Amino acid sequence: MSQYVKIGNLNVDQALYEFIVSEALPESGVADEQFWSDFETLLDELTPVNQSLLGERDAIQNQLDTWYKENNAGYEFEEYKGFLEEIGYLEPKVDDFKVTTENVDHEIAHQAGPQLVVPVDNARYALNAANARFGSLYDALYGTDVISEDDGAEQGSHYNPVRGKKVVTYAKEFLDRIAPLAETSHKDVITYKVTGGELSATLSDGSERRLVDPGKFKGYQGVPDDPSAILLENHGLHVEIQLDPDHPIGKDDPAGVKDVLVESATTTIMDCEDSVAAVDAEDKVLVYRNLLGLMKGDLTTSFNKGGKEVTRHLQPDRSYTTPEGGERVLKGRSLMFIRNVGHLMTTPAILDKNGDEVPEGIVDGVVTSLLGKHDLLQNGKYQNSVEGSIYIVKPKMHGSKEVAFANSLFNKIEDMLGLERHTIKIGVMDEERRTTLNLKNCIHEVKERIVFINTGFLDRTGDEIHTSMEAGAMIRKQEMKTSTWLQAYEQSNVNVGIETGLIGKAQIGKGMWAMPELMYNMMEQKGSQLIAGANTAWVPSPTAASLHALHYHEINVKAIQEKILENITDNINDILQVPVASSTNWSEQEIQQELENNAQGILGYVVRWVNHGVGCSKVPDINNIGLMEDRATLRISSQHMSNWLHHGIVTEEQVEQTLRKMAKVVDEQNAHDSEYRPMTPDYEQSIAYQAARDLIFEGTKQPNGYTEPILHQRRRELKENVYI
Ligand SMILES: CC(=O)SCCNC(=O)CCNC(=O)[C@H](O)C(C)(C)COP(=O)(O)OP(=O)(O)OC[C@H]1O[C@@H](n2cnc3c(N)ncnc32)[C@H](O)[C@@H]1OP(=O)(O)O
Ligand SMILES: O=CC(=O)O
Ligand SMILES: [Mg+2]
Repeated sequence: MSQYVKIGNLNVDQALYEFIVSEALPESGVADEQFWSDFETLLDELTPVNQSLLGERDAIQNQLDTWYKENNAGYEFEEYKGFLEEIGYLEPKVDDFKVTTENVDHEIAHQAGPQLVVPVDNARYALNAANARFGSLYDALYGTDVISEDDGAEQGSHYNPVRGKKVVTYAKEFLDRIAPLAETSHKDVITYKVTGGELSATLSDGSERRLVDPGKFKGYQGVPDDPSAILLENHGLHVEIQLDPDHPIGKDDPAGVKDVLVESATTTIMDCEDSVAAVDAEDKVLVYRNLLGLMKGDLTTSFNKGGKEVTRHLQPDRSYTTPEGGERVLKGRSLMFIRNVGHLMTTPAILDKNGDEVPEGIVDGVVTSLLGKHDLLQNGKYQNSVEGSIYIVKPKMHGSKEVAFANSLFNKIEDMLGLERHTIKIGVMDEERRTTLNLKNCIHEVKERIVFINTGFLDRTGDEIHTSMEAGAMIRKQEMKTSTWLQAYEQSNVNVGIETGLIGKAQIGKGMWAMPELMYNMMEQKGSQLIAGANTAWVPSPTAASLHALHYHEINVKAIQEKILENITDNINDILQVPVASSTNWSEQEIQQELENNAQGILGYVVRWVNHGVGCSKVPDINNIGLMEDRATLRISSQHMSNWLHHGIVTEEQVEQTLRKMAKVVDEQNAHDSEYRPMTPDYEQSIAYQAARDLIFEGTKQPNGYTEPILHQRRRELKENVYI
């Protein structure tokens, strides 16, 4: 049971109270008493506004449901659009404007590169993510399917030189494309050295070659005649050729190359939202404590890996001698954003004067900004933002009023913490239909602090299904990716971002590669997000970041964005194409396959969420491909099943039978885990199974189709051990 400390009219959970008072407030320049009294005032002022915005969401959804029911015999598109305008779903567009955000770090404003996301409650992963600024290209290639296992190149359990050779060839051919040498290949070099401030490569016949563009050579480590590292730069991203002829890999390389390091996750999102399971003060404190450690640079964690005890901490900066003989220092860590939760949920970590839980998004805003202040004050070992900004990503906002609300929250937090106006920057997730349609207005509300927009297409797909639940049975999940609305939404996001002046000030980001094991496919497909105009896109792991980084070398994002600026179009009518299936005559087999795939994903994710408090998992789909599942992917699967149930494509009995069948499969998949609590055969007693069931059977009633109310309720139930 939680113990609360009464401060003013607030009741603050003891765990959170102690964390704030003993760890977060000291050295922050904010006095305890002032903090709590300002916090109470802020909650008094903003809680009712937050509640009324949620009320508007429900009212709008009710109006949509009614309209679809009344018009399901058929309607004219213009009628539909008129209705959306009438209810304020489509907002009157603001006049043209440009964003004016200042003090934005280079990584966001100018450096196109991968964006890594990580659940911040996991210190081991979070540190790994912060350190993923540079990654080994050799490791990323060797350990993934980018390099095929054909012709004796299997991964196996020991180093395979055949595979190693393929890796080296791939990496050197990459170097030939991004930093070519005149009339030769990096494969033919036997010595790299620095001569007269230039990179000089010697071939086996003794001849010497220079870079086609000598300006790409930016520095070295070691001595000019025998460097241990060569630093190159292309499209604003760095690559380091590491040289060591005594190293197990370097000794077999003609030039002694032991690895090629690539600048990988230029930015990382430390996630407090969809990839974490934080349902009470105890969980929130874990999240906040890790963040504080990242901001102060003193977070460490020890674990056993491959039989060895490893202690992980933040990486230092990297230092090089410049071609002119000076020093060049590169940041060794990714620039960190913090993703807060959205406006929906409340938390029992603080109770207000009426004894009610307070909005979790407000608590996240206040506490994570307080933690970020330690970075601004340079209280720690490293600096996250050299420009003096705190970067918060705000998810799941619906329309411009909700963005305006986030803006006033940030204003008040700045006042409360003694921060200059617009110190707290905002990344706006474009992942709800009302935000997509009114994105220009949304950006306008935060035009002085915006640093990114990002197409969170996973949440966005869930919202698409839920919003038009009453319109009819939706197309199959896989077909959503190529549907008209989704393509138009992706394009519109870029257009609006460019039109409102984000180039040079903010990121235009695209969504997650949710298949962490399919790296070959990622290399084939993820470049398209840059060709579409994004200057960053999400990856699920440091390995994926190192591989996706190659796309930024091969594609000139800046040139693409400038070209798009010349031809901005409005495609709102396409965004409004509801993905209702034109025909529902799917075969029995197709229907069952769709159900089983969704059910397996739901159960595989939910069982770990509810039973173990794990917010992001790799769950095999029915083809045994491990998929990244988080609350947003769960939203899609559960809403899709609810939609088909609602429209009679499947029966309740069929859903129940499928869930039971797939629960057995999921139990078997987890059988190796001694901590795992099976869902079968006692379905009624399994809280996790019941959570999965609720998500589908109660899906049409969930606010905007969100999964967190049921997940939180069921996880808390498990924690309280109401059932065995
Ligand atoms: C719709 C949205 O909101 S998307 C945003 C939310 N999603 C995310 O944040 C995805 C984050 N990714 C993850 O959590 C994980 O990659 C998962 C759950 C998908 C897969 O995790 P696992 O099955 O443990 O991965 P796997 O076993 O292949 O790799 C583990 C190793 O990779 C590292 N790793 C994996 N993902 C990450 C990550 N995102 N950041 C840092 N390190 C990571 C781990 O630290 C570990 O390395 P270590 O042993 O040296 O510590
Ligand atoms: O947050 C990302 C998404 O796709 O949803
Ligand atoms: Mg999302």
